[in-house]
Amino acid sequence: MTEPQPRRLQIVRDGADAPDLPLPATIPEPAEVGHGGELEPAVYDGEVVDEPSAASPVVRLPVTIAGRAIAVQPSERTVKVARVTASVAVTAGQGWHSWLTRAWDALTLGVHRRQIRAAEAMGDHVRLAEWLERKQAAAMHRHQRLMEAPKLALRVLAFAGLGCGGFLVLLVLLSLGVWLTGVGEFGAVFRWIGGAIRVVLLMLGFLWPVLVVGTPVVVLVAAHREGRRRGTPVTWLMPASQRDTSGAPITPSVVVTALRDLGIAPLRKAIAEMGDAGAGMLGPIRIAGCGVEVDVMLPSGVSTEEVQKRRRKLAENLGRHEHETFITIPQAARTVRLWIADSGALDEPIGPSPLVTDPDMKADYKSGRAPWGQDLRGDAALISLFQRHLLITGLSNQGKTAALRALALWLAFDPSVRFRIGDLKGAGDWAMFEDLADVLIQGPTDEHVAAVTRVVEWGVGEMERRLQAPAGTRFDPVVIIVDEAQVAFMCPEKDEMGCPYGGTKATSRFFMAARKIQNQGRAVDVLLWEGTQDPTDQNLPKLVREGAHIRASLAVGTESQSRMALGDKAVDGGASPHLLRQGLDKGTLVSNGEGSDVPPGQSSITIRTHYVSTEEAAEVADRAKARRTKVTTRATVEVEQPRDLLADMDEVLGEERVRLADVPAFLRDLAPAWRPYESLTGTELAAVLKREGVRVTNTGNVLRLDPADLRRVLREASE
Ligand SMILES: Nc1ncnc2c1ncn2[C@@H]1O[C@H](COP(=O)(O)OP(=O)(O)OP(=O)(O)O)[C@@H](O)[C@H]1O
Repeated sequence: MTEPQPRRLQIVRDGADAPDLPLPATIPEPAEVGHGGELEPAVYDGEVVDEPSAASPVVRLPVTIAGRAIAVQPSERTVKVARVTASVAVTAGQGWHSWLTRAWDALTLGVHRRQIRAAEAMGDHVRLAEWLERKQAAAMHRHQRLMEAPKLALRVLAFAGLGCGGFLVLLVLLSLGVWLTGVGEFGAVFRWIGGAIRVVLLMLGFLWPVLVVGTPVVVLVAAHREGRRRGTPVTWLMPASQRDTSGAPITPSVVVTALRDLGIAPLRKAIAEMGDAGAGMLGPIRIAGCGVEVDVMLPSGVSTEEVQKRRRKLAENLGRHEHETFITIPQAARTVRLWIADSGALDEPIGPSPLVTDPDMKADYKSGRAPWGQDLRGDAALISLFQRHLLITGLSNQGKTAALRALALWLAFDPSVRFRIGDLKGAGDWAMFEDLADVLIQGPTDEHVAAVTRVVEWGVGEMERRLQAPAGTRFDPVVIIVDEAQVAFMCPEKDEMGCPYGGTKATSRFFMAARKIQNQGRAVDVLLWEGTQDPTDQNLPKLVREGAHIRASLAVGTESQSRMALGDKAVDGGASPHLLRQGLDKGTLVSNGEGSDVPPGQSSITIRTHYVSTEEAAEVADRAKARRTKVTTRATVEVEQPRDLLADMDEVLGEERVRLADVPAFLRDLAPAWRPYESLTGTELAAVLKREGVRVTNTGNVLRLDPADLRRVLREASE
C-alpha cells in the first residue's frame, strides 16, 4: 500500500498545470466520494479536470467553486468575541495613553498648566493667580530636587556599600563563631549562603517562563483597569443594549459630555483645557421633582443664548427628548440652569385638581392661592390672583379655557368675588357659571361681541365710581372674564356712532375699555382676565398684552408668539411655550411667574395644570354656589336704547351759532350715562354732521354750526 499523499486540489486547463488551491474546510473523505471509494473527476468552471493516475497522486474532488462569492453567515459568537477583543484592546490602549499622559503631565507640570488655561478660559482671575503661584512653587521644588539628586545617589551608593561591607563582616564573625565553637568548619556559613543563592537562582530558572509570559498579562490587565477608570467607553463597541443612552441617569460626566458635544467650539475647547474635564463648571445635580436640576457656569466666550438655542441637541446628547430638557437663565452671570426630566416622566398625567378632590375647598381672594397644577419639580403650583389682571394664550384646543376656568372656579369659593363672564365661543364651557356670575354672555356673533364690550365698559364705569368713592370704601372684587378675546379684537362691527367694537384704534370700544381697566382697575379690585388664541398683533394688541400682570401661555406656534404671550424678558430668560408639543402637552403652560413661587433668578415657571373637565367643573361650581348667595345671572346685557344725536343737539342748542368743540359737553350733561358721548370731540361731531348733510363752517380753524341748519335737516327728514 502506498503512503497516503497530502490531499491537494489540482486544476488543469488546456493540459497546463493550474495553481494549487487550498482545500475547503469540509472536504469529504475519499471513502465518501463517488462509489465505493472511486473518485469522480473534479470539475472546475464547467471543465473536467484530468483523472487521477499513478503519476499524479492528486485526489480529485467533486467541488464546483467557479466564480462564486462566498457568503459568510454572521455568527453571534464571533461578533461577540471580536467586540470583546476590540473593546479590551481599545480600553488597554486608553490605559496606556492615560499612563503616558500622566507621566508627561508629571514631567511638565501638566495639571498646573491645564488649571491655568481653565481659569483663563473662565475669566477667573483669582484662580488664575493662585495656580500660577502653585506652578512656580512646584517648579522650584523640582529644581531643588534635581540639584540634590547626585548627592542623594552618592548617599544611596555609600549606604549600599556600607551595607555590603557590614554583611561580609557579619558572615566572617559568624564563621569564626562556628569554627571556634566546633559546630562546623570556618567556610560552612559561606557554603550555606552559597546554597541558598543557588536555590533562589534555580527557582528563578524554573520561574522565568512564567515571568516572561505573566508580566505582559499583568501589564495588560493593569492597562485595562486604567483605561476603564480614565478612558471614555467606546460606545460603538458596546452591545446595542448598553449603547442606548436614552433615559440613562444624569451624571456630571453625562452633562459635561453633552455640553462638550453641543457644537460650540469655544465651549468644547474650554472643556478640553479644564484640568477636571469640565466638572468645575457644574453646580451640584439636585433631584427636582420628576427630574434633576443643575446649574452650569459657562466659560468666558460662551453665551447662555448659544446654549439655549441648541436645546434639541443638548437634549439628545443627554439622552432625552427636547420637551424633557428645559434651559433657563438664573441670575448668576454666564450661567444656565438645566432641568432634565426622568425619561418619559412628563408624559405621566398629574393627579386630579384639589378643587375636585377636596369637598371642603376654601378660597380667599386676598390671601389665598389657587391650586393650578404642579411645577416641573412636582411641587404644587399655587397662584395668587389678588389684584392681578390675567392673560392666557395658546393654540386652539390646548387647554386654555380649562386653565382659565379652573382659576375662576377656585375664586368662586370666595363669596365676596363677583363675576361677569363673556365666552365668545359659546360652546357651553362656562355654562356652570349660570346663577353664579352676575352676567354670562355666551356666543360668537357680533351681537355677543357688542354685549361683551358693554360688560367691559360697565367695568370701566364701576372702576371710575370706585376710584371716586371716599377713601376707605370697601368694594367686592369684580372679575370680568373674556374667553376667546381675539373674537372681540377682530370684530368688524361698528356701533351707531360709527365706533368699531374691534380693532386697536382710539375709538375701538373693546380695546379702549380693556386698556382702561388694565390701567387703573387693580387698585379697586376691578380685574380683567382674558383668554385668547394664537396671539398676533391684530388679535391681541401690544398694550393689552402688556397690561396683564399674570401672563401664561400654553403651546404656541412660534417664538415670536411666545414673546407676545409672555414678554421678551421671560422668553430671553428661557420661557419657551413654542417648544411645548401641540396636542401632547395639553394643559402645560409657561407663566411669567407673577403670583407664583418662581425659583430665585428665574423669569418664568412651567406649570402642568390639573385638568378639571366640564362635568367636574359643573360639580365644583355647584359646591361653590352652595356657599354663595344665589344670584340671578343675566344672560345678555340690556341693549341700551340708542340715542338720536341730531335730536339731542336740537334739544341742547339755542338759536346762536356755536363752536362745535363746545357741543359734546352739552350732550354729556343731557345724557351722562350714554357712553358714546363720553369721549366725543368736536371733530368727530363735525364728521357725523357732514354725513347727515348739516353744514359745518370752518373759520380760522374753528368749526362752527348754525343750529338753524341742523333744524332744517331735521325738518326735511321728518317730511
Ligand atoms: N390640564 C389638562 N391636562 C390634560 N388635558 C387637558 C388639560 N386641559 C385641557 N385638556 C384637554 O384639552 C382639551 C381642550 O381643552 P380646552 O377646551 O380648555 O382648550 P382651549 O385651548 O380652550 O380650546 P379652544 O381654543 O379651541 O377653545 C380638553 O377637552 C381636554 O381633553
